[in-house]
Amino acid sequence: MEVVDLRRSYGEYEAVRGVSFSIARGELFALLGTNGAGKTTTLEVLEGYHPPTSGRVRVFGLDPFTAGPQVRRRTGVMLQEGGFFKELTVKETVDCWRSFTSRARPTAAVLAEVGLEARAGTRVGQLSGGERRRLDLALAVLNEPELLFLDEPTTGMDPEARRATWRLVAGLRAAGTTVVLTTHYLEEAQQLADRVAIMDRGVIAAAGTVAEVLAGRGDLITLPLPPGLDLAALPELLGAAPSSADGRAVYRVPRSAPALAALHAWAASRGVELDGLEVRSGSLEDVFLDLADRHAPADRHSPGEHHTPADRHSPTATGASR
Ligand SMILES: Nc1ncnc2c1ncn2[C@@H]1O[C@H](COP(=O)(O)OP(=O)(O)OP(=O)(O)O)[C@@H](O)[C@H]1O
Repeated sequence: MEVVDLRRSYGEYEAVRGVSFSIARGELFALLGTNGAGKTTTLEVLEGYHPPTSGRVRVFGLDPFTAGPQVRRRTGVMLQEGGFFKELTVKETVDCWRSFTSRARPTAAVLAEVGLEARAGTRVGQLSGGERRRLDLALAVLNEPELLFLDEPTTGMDPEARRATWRLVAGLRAAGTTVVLTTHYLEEAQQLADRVAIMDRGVIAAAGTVAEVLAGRGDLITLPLPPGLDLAALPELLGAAPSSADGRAVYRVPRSAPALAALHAWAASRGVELDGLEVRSGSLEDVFLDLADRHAPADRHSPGEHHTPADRHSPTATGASR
């Protein structure tokens, strides 16, 4: 898949403003971004639902808009919101889709794969949100696609179903399926993706492997201010002075081990207790928060807060791994 300087406008509003990337066969590529960044718009152009306003998009070497049927035959799509007939059962829904699909796999096998075999006789209208996402996934993988688009596939799933979906997606990828994923769960991208691109306001703000995107971000050490001490009394660690967030001192350091050794030596020499010390690696969450901060009033976020973009729009979201 190749995307060169893709632009897509809705009337006057340019939602995607010059995006370029390529995805190799068998790769799992995650498109991440803030709300309204242009991920779904980009995906819909790649899926052939809309032509680009300008720029070039090729999927299997074909233009997905003009060569829609040829591309779609080899593609599975899990949209953000699938349209189902609520009165049909789960099995009837899959059977119905099988009748439209060439090379469709058996219904029972697909339902087992997404963990819905026990719900085969349940009407779709009675499924939970997470179960409906699993049914969406079943339909997307029905034809053993070479290329699979997953738009926020695990939204609404409980942690166990989410992990089961990750195993399924990882298995498809291991079997050679190319996967394009959008997600608000940064842990999902960290777990699954070979490469990520982070979109912000219509452009790609950062891209590469997770390790490349995180390179140079260092580690975070936080601790409550020890009793009787203010921030100025704390030492620099590897040349980094602490900042303050919610009554905690926060250090961003290149490597945590020598910084911690220096901090413990300082504390021991002064008889200071370091209760509540926390250490974590840089994460995609930090990259997001930095992006959000670029557009936000200066005091809205401090490094000690740990809200993922998912937290901001979903009360059930889990944060990135620490
Ligand atoms: N059909 C449309 N008409 C007008 N504007 C639209 C349309 N679809 C999307 N937009 C706007 O384009 C921008 C990008 O939307 P898009 O859905 O691509 O973002 P997204 O990154 O998928 O967001 P989210 O994470 O919130 O789903 C948003 O500002 C949105 O309001």
